[in-house]
Amino acid sequence: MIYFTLFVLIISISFSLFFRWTTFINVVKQMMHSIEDHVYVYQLFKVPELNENLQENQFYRKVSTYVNSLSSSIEDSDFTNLFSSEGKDIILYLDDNQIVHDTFLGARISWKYQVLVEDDYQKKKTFVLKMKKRDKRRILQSYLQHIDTVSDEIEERCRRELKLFINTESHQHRRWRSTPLAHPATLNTIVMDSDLKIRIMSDLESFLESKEYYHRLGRVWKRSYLLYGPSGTGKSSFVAAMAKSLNYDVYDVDLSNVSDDSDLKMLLVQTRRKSLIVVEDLDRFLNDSSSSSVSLSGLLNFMDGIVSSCSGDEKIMVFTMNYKELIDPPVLRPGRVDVHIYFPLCDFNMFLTLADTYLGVKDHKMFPHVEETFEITGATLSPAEIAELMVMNRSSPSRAFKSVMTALQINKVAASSKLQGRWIGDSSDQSESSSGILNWKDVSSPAIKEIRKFYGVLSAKIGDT
Ligand SMILES: Nc1ncnc2c1ncn2[C@@H]1O[C@H](COP(=O)(O)OP(=O)(O)OP(=O)(O)O)[C@@H](O)[C@H]1O
Ligand SMILES: [Mg+2]
Repeated sequence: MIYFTLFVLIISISFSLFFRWTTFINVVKQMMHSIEDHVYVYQLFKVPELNENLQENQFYRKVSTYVNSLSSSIEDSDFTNLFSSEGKDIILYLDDNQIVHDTFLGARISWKYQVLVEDDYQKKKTFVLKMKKRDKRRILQSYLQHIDTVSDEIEERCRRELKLFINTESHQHRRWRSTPLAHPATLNTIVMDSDLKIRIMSDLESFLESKEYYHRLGRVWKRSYLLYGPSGTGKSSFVAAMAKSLNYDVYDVDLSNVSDDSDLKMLLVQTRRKSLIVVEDLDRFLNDSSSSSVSLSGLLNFMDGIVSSCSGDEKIMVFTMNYKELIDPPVLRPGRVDVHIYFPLCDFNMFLTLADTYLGVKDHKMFPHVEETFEITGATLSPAEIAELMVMNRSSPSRAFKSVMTALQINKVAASSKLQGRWIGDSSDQSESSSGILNWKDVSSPAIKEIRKFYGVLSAKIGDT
């Protein structure tokens, strides 16, 4: 063996006349390693991505994070994937069948990434750890602990970029696909009662600190929130704002993409810690069960979070709907849904906050008129509708406020004339909106004439002030 090693070294040295010094060193290293491979007895450990129940192997994720952080070793592999996202550095990812080396407490370790494509075209991904048998007893436990710690630190750093997970077609093993959570809403940009905002966030915080308490009571460590209210009142925006405030990912469950009750359970099991599990427009499913293949009892079990309880991690669920009046009360009973939060249409106070946020106007001579209009008409516009009028008229706050008052009046007249239609901020109907005025479902109606008359009077009144 020694003669063989010497022979190889001599050959290598002569080749070094033709290679650059660094290349020469690498070649020698590789040779030494392959010689070592023949001399020592190795032990292999497989870390598959999914277990036999097709659940995500949490340790695989940690290994993947850890191995892909060994960038200098990845650079040395024959094939490397290079990725970047907007404004970010280029990241290296190990390719199929490539090996990276690591050292720990003086022991040399290698990782191989393997991807097998099965008959049904599903990819079976595995990391294979290789270490000398004689090192195993000395370092294995502490090396695995090291991977756990390092990957946690990396994930914590990466958590700054939150993810939105969406469930894919049910025939795929890996059901969740992620994309960066790009929703711009934050708790500061959501216009709602500030006390309510604070109460919700402190409820969440106290829940997250209560692991022991739930455990003692024998309850699943879970808290569910129902956000309900008319369309465009900020429910979906609030979900994004909650996630950002907690630094949690969002799992958005699309019930129409779930094949049956066990598929729904599987989706829940495959969610990770520190995430919000969200079902939007729950009322649509409850009012029209044909919109999904999930049964009502499957959905109730999902809401109760029983399957997730085996992980012992916290679960925060958020459901949104427009109207809860027609929902069967047991579906929303305490324990199943813990906190009900109503998102109302926009009143004068919310209007003031929107004017500040969207137009930068804190005070305006028209505000008393707007307030008076709100008093007469009540709140009939959603924050989304008012926000849209402000965006359309952002170059002229006066025009924006007039548009809001006119829209409120239209809805008031429509209600008193028992008309079907109401003013809606539908940007697809550009009939009048391009001039920053209004959209109206029934433009030929007598109510509109009445509004125009009112609008003329109002303009004159404002002009006088
Ligand atoms: N309370 C609010 N504060 C600030 N902006 C709001 C608010 N409500 C709505 N908006 C604006 O309207 C848009 C639509 O809001 P969002 O999608 O959150 O409403 P929603 O209640 O989820 O409606 P839907 O019931 O139709 O799903 C948001 O992007 C945001 O710009
Ligand atoms: Mg929504």
